[in-house]
Amino acid sequence: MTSSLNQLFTRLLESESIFKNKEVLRHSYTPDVLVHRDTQTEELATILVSALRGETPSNILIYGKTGTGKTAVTRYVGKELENMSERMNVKCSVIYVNCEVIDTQYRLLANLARHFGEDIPMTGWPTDQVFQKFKEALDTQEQVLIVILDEIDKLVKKGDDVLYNLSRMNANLKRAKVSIIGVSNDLKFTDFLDPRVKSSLGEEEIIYPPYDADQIRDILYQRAAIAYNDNVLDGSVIPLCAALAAQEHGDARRALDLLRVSGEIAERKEERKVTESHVRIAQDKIEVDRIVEVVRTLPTQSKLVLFSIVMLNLSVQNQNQLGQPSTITTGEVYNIYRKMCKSIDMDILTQRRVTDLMSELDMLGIINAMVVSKGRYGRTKEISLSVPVKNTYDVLIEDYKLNPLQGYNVKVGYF
Ligand SMILES: Nc1ncnc2c1ncn2[C@@H]1O[C@H](COP(=O)(O)OP(=O)(O)OP(=O)(O)O)[C@@H](O)[C@H]1O
Repeated sequence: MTSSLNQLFTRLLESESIFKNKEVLRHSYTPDVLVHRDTQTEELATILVSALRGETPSNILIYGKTGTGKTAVTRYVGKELENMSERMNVKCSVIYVNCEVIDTQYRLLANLARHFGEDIPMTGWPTDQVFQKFKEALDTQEQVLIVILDEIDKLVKKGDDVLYNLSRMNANLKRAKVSIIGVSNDLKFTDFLDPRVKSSLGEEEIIYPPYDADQIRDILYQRAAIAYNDNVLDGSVIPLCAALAAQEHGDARRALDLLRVSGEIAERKEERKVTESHVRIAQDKIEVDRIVEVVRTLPTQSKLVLFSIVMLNLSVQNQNQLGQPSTITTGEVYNIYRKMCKSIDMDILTQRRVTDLMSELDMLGIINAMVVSKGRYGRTKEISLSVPVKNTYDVLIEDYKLNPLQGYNVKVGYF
């Protein structure tokens, strides 16, 4: 066994990789050249240049759909600003914080304070005290601090006190100056902010438009040249990845994922060239992975509603095969849902609430609910699954609360 495994490793290692440097296709990589983002780069640089004069740059909010280059541009400009400030001997630091990871006021302030050498415990201090420490440490010398809060909406969900304090901080600083760049793909997140925080944070606003297929193609060509060995990509691969990603609101991240996963699939099949068919397989795989992740993180009640739809779907498939065409309605979903709740001892929600949960599943793209008229019987919704039934079933049944429902018979309502 061991020797055959050794042979396999040796063979895999010896077969020439199609990748030159796969890491540059990962999300964490920031390219040195950002194509088709000159306007946004210059706009940001024009606002931040004040820092090099020792003045406070305006606070900025940057919006745009996912994968439109917000993070890449902001980090790139931040890095160049720091480099320039070093050359000019002006004290300026840029701190990047991903608020999906650092998602509480305490952790954010502790993170900032630590950057200036303060030793703050992971938890335990009053938040005010952490803020005070950060303020003191920052104000020991003349300097400009720019804090990039990426995915700032995640932080706001837990209250906006910290943003309020940060955005007013300059009034209490003697030597240092602070400015904030908030980055978000949620255009509406400021609706939940205190109006004072909202106006202070949004002194400047920059909107990132989605990329079109040609622009994504350029991004991919540039990245592929460093990621792949020469001549391993079939001519149609990049245009196809770009076209598919452009359909998804011009998401460059999705395009890069497609390019990487296509290569991984080709490599796994021990093929020397990446072709259109690998891209198609990659597209399905990424979609299934996305759905699996969304389904896995649903609340239990939503999972149960979805499970009812999955089971009805399987039953309908059988009926259709027997030549008895059938559809799924909200009423049927609720019936099965109730029976399932009883059999696993879960609270039964009202039909209204279950209908709301179905609307949420519809919004997530997991199901499709279409209103149909039933003549004098009024209107109902016909439900269909927008995701592969087998994968969805497998993820749902992994949940220990739903696991006892394995083998449930929809038709008769018991096992
Ligand atoms: N103009 C560009 N040139 C080269 N690479 C780019 C460009 N725009 C985006 N990318 C790449 O696409 C990926 C996604 O970009 P980025 O993370 O900046 O998007 P985003 O708008 O911040 O998305 P999200 O809102 O989901 O965080 C990154 O790998 C980034 O390097």
